[in-house]
Amino acid sequence: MTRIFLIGYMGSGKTTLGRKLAARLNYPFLDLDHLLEEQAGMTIAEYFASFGETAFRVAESEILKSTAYPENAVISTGGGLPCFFDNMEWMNANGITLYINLSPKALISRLGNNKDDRPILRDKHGDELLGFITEKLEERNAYYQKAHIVAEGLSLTAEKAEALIAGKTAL
Ligand SMILES: Nc1ncnc2c1ncn2[C@@H]1O[C@H](COP(=O)(O)OP(=O)(O)OP(=O)(O)O)[C@@H](O)[C@H]1O
Ligand SMILES: O=C(O)C1=C[C@@H](O)[C@@H](O)[C@H](O)C1
Ligand SMILES: [Mg+2]
Repeated sequence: MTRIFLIGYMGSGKTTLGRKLAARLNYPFLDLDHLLEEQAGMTIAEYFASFGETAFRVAESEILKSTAYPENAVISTGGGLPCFFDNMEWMNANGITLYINLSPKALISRLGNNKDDRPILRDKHGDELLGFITEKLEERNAYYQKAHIVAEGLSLTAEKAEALIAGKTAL
């Protein structure tokens, strides 16, 4: 049984890498943000607007722990999920965790003009955005760095991720 949890800040490429890695390993792909949207019947931005962040954190933790995962799976997680409750410990106990590590500037470049569906970043621009991500990343690194694998995000490919994971387990 191999369940691979991809973690990292918004824009680090969890969904993009997750799809490619799942295709490469021939494993099903799950994205916990998408599962939450399906179950709630609304987008994450709408969820934040209707119920607030505190309710969102409870809901995403419940989805993490109650999903019936296939035996083998690649699972992309919400950017903040590892940093609330015991979610990081739960993922480490129930699978292999891989942190996609990128600098704030690289994250901003990847987010580009697509940050409108990320409610936490939506209203921030320029230096304010850079300062916010830098500060949050410092806080969140305390959790992200608990991952089984910390991967350098800029050069990370599905092939490299597969090799890193194979080094930790017999796939
Ligand atoms: N290896 C890469 N090289 C360059 N751009 C990338 C790479 N991986 C992802 N991107 C781009 O970065 C952006 C963010 O990627 P993605 O949506 O996969 O991130 P995410 O970690 O799932 O974000 P979120 O936490 O908000 O769901 C997308 O525009 C994607 O096309
Ligand atoms: O980093 C975060 O706090 C978030 C990341 C996204 O994946 C979503 O889970 C949501 O927009 C919150
Ligand atoms: Mg994503």
